Formats: sequence, C-alpha cells, structure tokens
Amino acid sequence: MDAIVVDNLTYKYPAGREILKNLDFRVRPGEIVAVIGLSGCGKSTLCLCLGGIIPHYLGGELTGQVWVNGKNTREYKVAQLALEVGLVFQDPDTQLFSATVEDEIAFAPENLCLPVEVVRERVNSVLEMLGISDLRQNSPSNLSGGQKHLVAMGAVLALDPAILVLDEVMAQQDSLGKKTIKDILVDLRRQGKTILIVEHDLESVSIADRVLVLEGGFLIRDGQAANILEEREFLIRQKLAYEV
Ligand SMILES: Nc1ncnc2c1ncn2[C@@H]1O[C@H](COP(=O)(O)OP(=O)(O)OP(=O)(O)O)[C@@H](O)[C@H]1O
Repeated sequence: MDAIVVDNLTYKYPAGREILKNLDFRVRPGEIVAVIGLSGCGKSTLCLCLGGIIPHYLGGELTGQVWVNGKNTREYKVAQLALEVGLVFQDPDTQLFSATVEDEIAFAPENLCLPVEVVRERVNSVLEMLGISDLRQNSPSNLSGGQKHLVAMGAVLALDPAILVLDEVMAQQDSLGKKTIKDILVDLRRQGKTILIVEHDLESVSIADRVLVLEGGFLIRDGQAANILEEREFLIRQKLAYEV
C-alpha cells in the first residue's frame, strides 16, 4: 500500500481562487519526497491537505481524494489522522502551546492515555534523537525559530506516525542545524518512515529520493531527486536556482 495517495486533488480556500490544481502523485513507504516551488505555489496548502486540516478546519472546496496510510482524509478526524501523519507547520508557533518543551512533547501521547512510563520513554527518546534534551524545562515560546521547529517535530514524533510532513523545518536552522535534521530524517527513513519535506533551499532537499515541483498549483515535475536536482537549466528557468 502506498503511504500517500493524492488523486486529482484540486483545492480552493473559502472565497479564494484555486490553489492546488489536479494534483496526482503517490509516495511509497520509506521514501523521502521533497516538494519545491516558488512562494505561493501551494506547498503549505498541500501539507495542510495531507494532515486533514484542509478541509476539516479550513473549509474551502476540495475535490479529488487524499489518502494517508490507507485513510481517506475526508473520512477521518484530524486527531485520527495525526496518528498516521505528523504534520509540522511552517510557523511552529501555531502548534506550540505548553509551558515546557517536555510537556509539549508529552501532550499527544498523554492525550492517548498511554501509560506514564511509555510517555516518559517517548519524551526522553525524542528529546535525545533531536538533540534538545537540554531544553526540556524551557518554555517553547522563548526558543529560537529553529529550536521551535525541533520541538514541534518532537511533539509529532512522540505519536510515532508512519508519515512525516515537514513544512520548511530547516529554513530557520543554521548550517549545523540543517545537517542535524537531514541526518535525523535519513535515520527515520532507515526506520521505515515516509517523509515529505517542503524546503526552498535545494541543499536542504539533497537527502530526498524524489522531488515534486509545483508551479502555480500544478505539479509540473515528479522524478528522481538525483535527476531533477541535476537539471540546472530547468531549475534556473523556474527561478529555483541561480546562475553562478
Ligand atoms: N487561509 C487562506 N485563505 C486564502 N488564501 C490562502 C490561505 N492560505 C494561503 N492562501 C493563499 O494560497 C496560495 C498558496 O499559499 P501556500 O502557503 O500554500 O504557498 P507556499 O508555496 O507554501 O508559499 P511559501 O513558499 O511562501 O510558504 C497563496 O496565494 C496564499 O496567499
């Protein structure tokens, strides 16, 4: 079974114009897929569709189908979909609300009523994996943008979803932070996770197996990362890379 199936997806925000147009793609389990494209082409909107935020919370007009781990996003609540898809938003402030980093990471497994020891184990292993154990007593609101993204990743990883959808989590990292996240994602792929990343910086998507290119809401390329990232002329034409 494919981890993600997007079947003829078209989406329009309430009172807005069409943002995603007839998107069709599938992601196999254990793949890292990068979605790239200019600002406003619909990358974040696609992420919101994969997590079910669209259409459940934002409304609008969605046609076509989105399946995550065999679940049609229309038919399951966002809380149920969160067990399949860990969605980290472009703006981490929209998903951080606890008093401390460890409370933030414990929140979802506690909500599932998992045993206290299991929650503690998950919090510790996630903090360690992300290299943020020293931040556990900090307030998320006082962290840097890059650190907030790590905490938001921790909060979704604590549910152990099969699929991760990460919207520009590397954008606010320094070069060491980018490398750390790439290493973590490669490790998660090794564990069988399916990962969809949105990033602007092509260097950040170098770990991807596949690249999808969006333009004005259309999927204009879907291919092996090694091939697409080598197509300098295409990338320059799309303004996704510059001549040096
Ligand atoms: N809640 C909303 N209501 C109406 N239009 C919206 C809403 N959110 C986003 N849009 C519009 O949808 C379009 C696509 O936005 P989206 O954030 O998906 O693009 P993006 O490719 O992620 O851009 P960026 O790279 O700058 O993050 C934009 O024109 C944006 O203004």
